[in-house]
Formats: sequence, structure tokens, C-alpha cells
Amino acid sequence: MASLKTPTLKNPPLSLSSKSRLPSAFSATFPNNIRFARSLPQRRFLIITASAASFSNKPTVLVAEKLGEAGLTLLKQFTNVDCSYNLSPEELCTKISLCDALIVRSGTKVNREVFESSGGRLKVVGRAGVGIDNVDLAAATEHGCLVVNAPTANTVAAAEHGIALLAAMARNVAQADASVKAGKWQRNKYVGVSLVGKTLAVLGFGKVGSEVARRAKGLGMHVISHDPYAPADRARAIGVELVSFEVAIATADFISLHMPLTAATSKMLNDETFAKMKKGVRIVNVARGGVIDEEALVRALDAGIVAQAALDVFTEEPPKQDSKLVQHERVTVTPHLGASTMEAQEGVAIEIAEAVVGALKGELAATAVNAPMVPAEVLTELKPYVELAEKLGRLAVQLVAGGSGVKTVKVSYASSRAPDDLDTRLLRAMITKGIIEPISSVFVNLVNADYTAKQRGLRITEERIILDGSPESPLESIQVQIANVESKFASAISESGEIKVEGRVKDGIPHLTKVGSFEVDVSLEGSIILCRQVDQPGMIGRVGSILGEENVNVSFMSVGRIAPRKQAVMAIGVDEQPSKESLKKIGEVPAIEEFVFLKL
Ligand SMILES: NC(=O)C1=CN([C@@H]2O[C@H](COP(=O)(O)OP(=O)(O)OC[C@H]3O[C@@H](n4cnc5c(N)ncnc54)[C@H](O)[C@@H]3O)[C@@H](O)[C@H]2O)C=CC1
Ligand SMILES: O=C(O)C(=O)COP(=O)(O)O
Repeated sequence: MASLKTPTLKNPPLSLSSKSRLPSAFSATFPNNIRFARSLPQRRFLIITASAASFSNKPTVLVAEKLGEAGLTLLKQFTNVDCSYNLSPEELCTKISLCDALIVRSGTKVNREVFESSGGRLKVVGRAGVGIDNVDLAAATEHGCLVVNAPTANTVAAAEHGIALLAAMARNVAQADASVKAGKWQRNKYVGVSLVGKTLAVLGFGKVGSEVARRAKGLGMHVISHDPYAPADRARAIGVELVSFEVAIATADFISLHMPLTAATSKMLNDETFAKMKKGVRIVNVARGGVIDEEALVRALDAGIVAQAALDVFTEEPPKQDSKLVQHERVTVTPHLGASTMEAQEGVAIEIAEAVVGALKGELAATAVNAPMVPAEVLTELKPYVELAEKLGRLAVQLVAGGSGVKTVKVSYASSRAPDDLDTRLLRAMITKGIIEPISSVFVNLVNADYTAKQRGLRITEERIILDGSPESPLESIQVQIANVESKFASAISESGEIKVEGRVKDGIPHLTKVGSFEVDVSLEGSIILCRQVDQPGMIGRVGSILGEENVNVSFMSVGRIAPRKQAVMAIGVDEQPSKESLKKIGEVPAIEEFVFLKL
């Protein structure tokens, strides 16, 4: 027995923020070419298994910054690679219209103009590293362009550089080195401070921050951390206490920054926060220059609040040569070297090349930053439902009579799974794709589905129908209803006045099981003819022979009727598109009251 409940859906609308992670559903043919090889613990990961032959025409990848050889080799197996470094913004905009993918590091600004200049060809931007503050994610999403990064391969390198700067700063290594090379021997001038027993505040306890913390513990430091989103047990496990921002900055002898640059973290360290720090604090920044107000840091250095700073990153890179901060004698600087080890660069190059090639093939990327993240095992299970969802969207919209604007769509998912156990983001995106693509020139994918729906004023609401029974399969059925429209096939309108189509998956194949109030059963593999008729013998044969005369293969036929000899809806699945003449002949069969041909 089915009980109708409408719980709040677990999955929020597809988030466009950098927090959301998701595989790419990104070629137009996405649902058909999902390929999974294995799922590693912790990471939701997909290994690329297809051969170069999978691409009929090799896509072109523009590599705009130096990438490790191993990554280039992998890219070259599957794509045409154009390595053009040091392009001006204008040159990048000119080249991009000829490229399907772009790979950058932190030195290239991938702004809105780049996406606009691509003329829709750019399908994926690969950031060979972690920070994606140089990529305009909103613009990427609006253009249906997937952004992937390489979030793990340079973690240790960045953490090691943080520790290198911490120690070098404390012992004046860079300044002393320059002094000796200048012929001096200033042993008293470069007396340093010890690390052991000092308090280090790690701001941002993510991948890099936690590795810095672990290493600092090994140096005998007392480590505290501030991160509003980090789980306390993860910090506790390595002996780090999570504290408030105020406590962190007020008690630290050393502060190491490891948060991303976002609107919220921009200039987190400023005049006001420097004023709250312990006098003589020392600051390391291997995150992003923009998290510090650099002018305020110069003032804090001059006022003696900050004793020393060691900086790998700057608001503007490279910084101006006469920058007071860079030239400050108590500041140690490196030219954004955090990720620059041989090992990290090879790792990053492979990680990003795999992600980009996979995305170009429509496979699912583990490191997408502007699409939701769905675990591989969930995707495997949802695959036939993803196909069903898109086809139901396509059918429903084709049933709308010309002139009726589609504004309100309601999707009902019937399942015996608990709401928390069913991720509907992918299904919603595919229904949106099915509805929008037949009526516009917009290309819809998982990246831009919610955005595109919003742009078109299309409101999609979702409802869960919770069924009793064992939750073996994720879904029993999906129903798509379009409200406030006329239909070109009146029988598709349900008793409550909406166009209604319902489908389910049988033996792994999507089936249409309801049109309006009529139960049918036709596999959604080719195209479909729906006829309303007065139920009487011989109808299947008559329509079948009209199609047969034209050599149109009928894959499925099913009749749904209210009662014997009353009105019925016949659904006919066809492998080929019938000619206009054949469709006309079907329409002329006396018992047929209306019919419609729907392309899938
Ligand atoms: N200098 C370099 O070459 C490198 C720099 N980076 C930078 O380091 C950053 C961190 O990298 P990962 O650790 O891999 O990223 P991550 O995403 O694993 O960690 C970032 C952490 O910052 C936290 N956070 C966010 N807002 C915060 C706030 N207001 N206050 C405190 N914490 C906050 C997050 O909760 C997260 O735990 C990157 O965003 C990148 O900008 C990363 C690699 C190399
Ligand atoms: O991965 C990051 O966020 C980095 O900052 C590394 O930048 P890069 O790739 O060395 O330009």
C-alpha cells in the first residue's frame, strides 16, 4: 500500500558553489556513457577505462600553463594537445573558441570573458591544483562548462612548504643567506626563535592545514586550529584543539593560513584582527594572498604586532617589485612554490589529465567543483532511472500544445527507500534536460540544469511517495506532471488537469507506464505513437499493418483502457520514424480519436 507523504527532500538544488562536488554529466549523451571502474575509499573516484577510439574526432585541449610530462602523455593519447604558455588575456580569448578543454594552474584568470569567447565549445576547465579562485565558477556553470580540479596531489607539497617557511622564518634563513652572500657574517643579528613549546594556530583545518598541524606536532609545537567546518574528532585524532577565530589569533605565537580564498575569507587578517593578536606573532601564508589585507600587514609589521611573516602567495602575482611587503626585512617570500615539487607536479598533472579526459568523454569526474557529487555506487544504481527521467521529461514536454508556456513541473518519486537514501539531484537535472532541450537550443547538463531552469522561469518541485516494502531498487516509479498547459493529446491530461506521464524501470530498461489516467506499458527505446481510440478488436492489427507497409519496426504495443469497449490509449513503440503519410493514415482510422508521435 502506498502512503503519500511529501517530506523535505534531502538534496538541495544543485549548488553552484565551490563546496559542491559532483561527477560530470556532461556530454549530451551522458546517461549512456557513464562508466565505472572502481571506487576508492574516502574519494569518490572513477578511473578512465575507454580507449582513444572512443573519440570519433579528437577533442582539443589547451594547456595554458606548465604541466607535468605524465599528464601531457595521458592527454595526448586521447586528445589534441596545444601547449601555449604565457598567453595574454586577449590571446586566450581568441584561442579558446577552438578548444574543448582548458587546463590551467594558478597563473591564468579564467574569467567570464573566456567562457563567452568560447562560443559554447569549451566543455571543461581543469585546474591543475587546488585553489579555483582564478576560475569564474558562476560563469562556467551558466555556460554548462564543468570545472574540475586536482585536490589531493599537492597537499603534502603545500604542507611541507608551510613547514619550510615556518622554520626558515623562525631562524632567519633567507635573510642570513643573503647576508653571507653579501660578504657579511652577522651572527648576532640573526638570532632566531625556537618552535618547540610554542603555540601554532592553523587557520583552515582541511587537507593542507591538517598535514601542517601533524608536522608541527612532530616539532614539539602546541597546535590549535580554527575551522568552522572541520569535524572536531578529526582534529582531536591528531591532538589538535579546534577553537574560535578569536581564541586562535589571540593565543598564537605562530599563525599558519590554510583556508581557500572566498568572499568570506577575503582579508580575514586585517587591521582589526591584527590588533587582537599577541604582540610578536609570526605569520605563514601558503594559502592565498587575498586572505590577508597586505597593507594592514605592513602596518602590523611596522607597529611590532607582527614580528615576522613568511609568504608564498600574494594578492597580485607576481607582486610589484617595489612592494613594501615583499621588500620588508622581516618578511620572507617565495614565488607561489607551495605545489612546486617534482612529485606533486607529476601527481597533479595525472590527476587533472584523467579528470579532463574523463569529462570530455562524458564520464563522471570525481573532482568536479561546479556540479553535485554523487558516489559512484549510487550512480551505477541510478543509471537506468537517469535515462528514464530524461525520457519522461522529453515525452511530457512534447505533449504540451504549442503556445502553452511550460512553467510548473512536478516530479514524484515513488520509492520504498527512506528519503535520505535517495539522491534525486541527478534525476531532477535529467528531467530538466528532457524538458528544455526539445524546445530550445540550450544544451543542458548536470552542471547548468538548475541554472537553466531558473533562467527560463521553469519551476520544478519534487515530491516523495513513500512505499511500503523492501527498498531493494532505488525507485518504483517516476511521475512527471506539467501544470497549467493545454495538451496536443487530450488523454495525457490527468483528472487533476495536468499533463501526466509515469514510468518505471523493468529489467534495466525504462518503460512508460502511464499517460494521463491510462495505464500503458511500452519500453522507452525508440519513439512512441500514442493513440486514443474506442476499444475494439482489430485496432492493434490495423495500426501495425500501416506501419508494416512502410517497414517501420514496432518494438512494443500496449493498450490501456478505462473499461472493455470504452476509451483506450494505445502506446506503440517504433524503431524508425514513420512518414507523415503513415501517421496521416493512422489518424484516419475511424476508431482513432486522437494521436501523437513523440520522439525520444
Ligand atoms: N601555495 C600553494 O602552492 C598552494 C596553496 N593552496 C591553497 O591552500 C588552500 C587549502 O587547500 P586544501 O587544504 O587542499 O583545501 P581544503 O578544502 O582541504 O581545506 C580548506 C579548509 O579551509 C576551511 N575554511 C573555509 N572557510 C574557513 C574560514 N573562514 N576559516 C577557517 N577555515 C575555513 C574549510 O573548512 C576547509 O577545511 C587552497 O584553497 C589553496 O588556495 C593549496 C595547495 C598549494
Ligand atoms: O593548488 C593550488 O591551490 C596552488 O596554489 C598551486 O598553484 P600552482 O598550480 O602551483 O600555480
